[in-house]
Amino acid sequence: MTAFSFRVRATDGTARLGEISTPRGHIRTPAFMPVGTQATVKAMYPEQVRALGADIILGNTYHLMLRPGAERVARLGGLHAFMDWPHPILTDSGGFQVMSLASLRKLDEDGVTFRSHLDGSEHRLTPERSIEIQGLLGADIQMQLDECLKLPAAREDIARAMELSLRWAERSRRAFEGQPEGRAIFGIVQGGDQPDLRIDSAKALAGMDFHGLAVGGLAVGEPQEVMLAMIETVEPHLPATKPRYLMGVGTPDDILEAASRGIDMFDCVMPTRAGRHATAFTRFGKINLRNARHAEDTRPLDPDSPSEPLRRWSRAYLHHLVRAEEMLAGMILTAVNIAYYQELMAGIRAAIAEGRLAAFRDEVKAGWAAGDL
Ligand SMILES: CO[C@@H]1O[C@H](CNc2nc3cc4c(=O)[nH]c(N)nc4cc3[nH]2)[C@@H](O)[C@H]1O
Repeated sequence: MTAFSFRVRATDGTARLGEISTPRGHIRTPAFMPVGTQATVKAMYPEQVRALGADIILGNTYHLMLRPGAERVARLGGLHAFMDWPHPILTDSGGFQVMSLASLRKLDEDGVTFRSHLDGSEHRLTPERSIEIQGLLGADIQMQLDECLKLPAAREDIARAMELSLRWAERSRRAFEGQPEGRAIFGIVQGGDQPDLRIDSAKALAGMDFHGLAVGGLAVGEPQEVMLAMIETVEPHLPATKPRYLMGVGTPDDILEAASRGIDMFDCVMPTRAGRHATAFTRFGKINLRNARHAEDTRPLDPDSPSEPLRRWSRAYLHHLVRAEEMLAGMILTAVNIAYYQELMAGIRAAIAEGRLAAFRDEVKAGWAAGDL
């Protein structure tokens, strides 16, 4: 059975070109992980997600424990069989979603009690239960349970949440013991926008036996420059031999900037959510297909794209589907956006391999700035 491993193939400044090996396949890094919260990357067939370049997708403990239930997914053969995605899956631990979706939350040293946003039923998550759920789902990469605060927040609250998350890191790591060979667990660096607390968290986690480390507590409302400053602060304290995962990030610009600063893995609802709201991400920047200017534009979104969804249909047709509120609008634009994000990741990986990431970044930003032709 293949163990979990990560190797850096090339570097360009602090940026890394790498590869994660898991029993279910390899992950080329820097990687973008489409979000498949409820056992589906919304509006896409799994084989389409794969064909457009994704090596790994996300699932979510919070959503799947509420519906259909972790034990039920296990009885049905686990998440991979359930959704027919045989490649790697990373699951988030649920803490972030409890804080952003659930109601009536009671957080204590042992865990968090909350009411389901679906039916108000009461549930409890502890580090041990979160890891048990992720194991029942069969996730290849599992996340510790943590407490993620929105920003801005008071320093003493940030410090308290960061220290609780470190104690939960230890408990999550212990609970992970005994899961099948080849699965991985990542710790999550917290500390808000406080450089010293970020460094304390990173150093403590680096000393625990995690397979990778995530930078959490970002993409929670802070300006991009604060996010980038926190990445620069923690990067020197993250083990160079382990993958770094920036949770919830982000826009194409966020990803370019964060990959340049040493991040290896990304996830964000942006491409899928925007696709359902008439927005296409392209080399020319964002295009709102609801805009009447597209009504008779026979050009495809990008005739030079390596991905079929950007070449195949006219803007006029996409505009019509959007205006007619046809399901196919969201399906095509979701595929367009996943394709564009994967094209961007492939470009970043190639640029790092050639030692020209700074030039690539300038070229891509110039394309967005030039805007739609
Ligand atoms: C920018 O898009 C909005 O913001 C969210 C993405 N931002 C984000 N930051 C995160 C931080 C954490 C964390 O610290 N810990 C754990 N366990 N999971 C996390 C998940 C995160 N997702 C999307 O939901 C979307 O609403």
